Amino acid sequence: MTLKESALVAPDTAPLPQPAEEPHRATAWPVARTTAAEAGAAARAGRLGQGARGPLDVPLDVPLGAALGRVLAGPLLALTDLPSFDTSAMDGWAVAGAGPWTVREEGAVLAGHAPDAVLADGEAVRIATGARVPAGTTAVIRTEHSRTEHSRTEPSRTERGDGAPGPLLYALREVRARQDIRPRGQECRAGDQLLPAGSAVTPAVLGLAAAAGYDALPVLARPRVEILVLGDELLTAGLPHEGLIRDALGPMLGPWLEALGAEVLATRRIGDDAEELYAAVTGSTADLLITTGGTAAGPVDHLHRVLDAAGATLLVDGVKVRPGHPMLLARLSGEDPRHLVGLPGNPLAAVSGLLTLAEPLLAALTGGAREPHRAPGVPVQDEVQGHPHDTRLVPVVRRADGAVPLHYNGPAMLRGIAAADGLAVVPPGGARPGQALEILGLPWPTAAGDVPAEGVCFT
Ligand SMILES: Nc1nc2c(c(=O)[nH]1)N[C@H]1C(S)=C(S)[C@@H](COP(=O)(O)OP(=O)(O)OC[C@H]3O[C@@H](n4cnc5c(N)ncnc54)[C@H](O)[C@@H]3O)O[C@H]1N2
Ligand code: MOO
Repeated sequence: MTLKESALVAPDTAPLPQPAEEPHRATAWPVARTTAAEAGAAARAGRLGQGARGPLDVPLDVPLGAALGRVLAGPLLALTDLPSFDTSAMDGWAVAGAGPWTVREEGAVLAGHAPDAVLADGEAVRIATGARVPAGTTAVIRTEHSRTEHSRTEPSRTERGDGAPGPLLYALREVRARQDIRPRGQECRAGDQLLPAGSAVTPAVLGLAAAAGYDALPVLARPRVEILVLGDELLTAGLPHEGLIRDALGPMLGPWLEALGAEVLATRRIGDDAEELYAAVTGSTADLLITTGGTAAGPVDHLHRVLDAAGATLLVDGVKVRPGHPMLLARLSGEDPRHLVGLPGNPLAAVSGLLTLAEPLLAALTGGAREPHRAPGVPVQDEVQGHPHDTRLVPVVRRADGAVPLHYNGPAMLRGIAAADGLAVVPPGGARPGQALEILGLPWPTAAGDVPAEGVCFT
């Protein structure tokens, strides 16, 4: 069915129906976040409650090289003892019993080799860090704590096969039993839990998993997201000209959503064409559709009418937050629980919508595996002007003595957020210097640098 054929649009009516006339019922900012989280939790429960395990609950085995940033579907259990054999912790000598020791003439025991030699009491053999210690070894002596000497005083102990006296090894320090030997299983035994389910796969986790014997890791499926970038005025390359501007959201949203744990199926550009938007919304199978632009009341802002025609239910229709107040959240019709977050077209307003609605929804869809990044109670260094009735989200940089609000925080500007490491949640009425504010973190590390200019910019 096309948009025009849908029951909500009269056939042969050229202009699309206008939005309802009733006053805008914007949701308070904290309530909007809770609603988004509840929608994600309900979608997850609905999926999992259908008897068959839903796709988000089925662990996937992903090769180590592709697992970075994913979330472990189950506990990481060691597949082997670590170390898996008694290992020399130092370059030096494996010795048996009390010294001085007769040096065995066969070559050094190297890492990666399995020594056949069994050390008899009073014998020593050269050994490398990481090598498996020969059976009979009672200690390892570091090279720098040892001395070898050709002695004729003890021919019976040092005589080699050719009758020539062999070297004797002396320790320069007291030798403790088992010193510098990493015993098998020191770090873990096979079957030990190394990390709990739900842990994020970091570079260190990849290293641990490899050491513990894994080639692939069982990870959670990611919520599948499709991004629809609306607007005839958008260029994908080159400089702005003749009223056309660069699409700033297409390049930004995919990586941002991936950093929040989503699998981005596609970023599609759609003109200001309600039919095309309707087909994209009703034809998508993504768990979450993100649209940009078209949320307000302009002549080509079709999103509300398209959602209405598609039988969607608006859960949030406008939020008392600046920037970004026209953002919306809808539950799409159909058997599978799917949602749409409508981000406003102004770029910082879109970021506001992403953190207000998409982040909590995605966090809940993954069963809390990725909680939104938040820091409560960070003092703000300067006064921050507030909106009289709405919450403000203001880009800040964190410094040892508090959060510094950044200039270039207007709804159409990305200059502030690109230099920021969080967004301060400024209550209606504003904040005094030193007042503790919640900071919404960004899902990447930030570089320290000069604090860009501060200031206020509402429009
Ligand atoms: N009469 C009213 N007009 C507007 C209202 C309102 O309440 N009443 N709200 C304003 C606010 S606040 C916002 S935010 C925007 C929201 O607009 P839309 O979501 O409908 O978005 P567009 O009109 O399509 O675009 C707005 C603005 O953003 C630019 N844009 C859009 N997409 C991109 C992109 N991918 N990359 C860069 N820039 C983009 C677009 O060119 C416009 O300049 O509405 C206000 N108006
Ligand atoms: O919400 Mo809009 O972002 O203020 O311009």
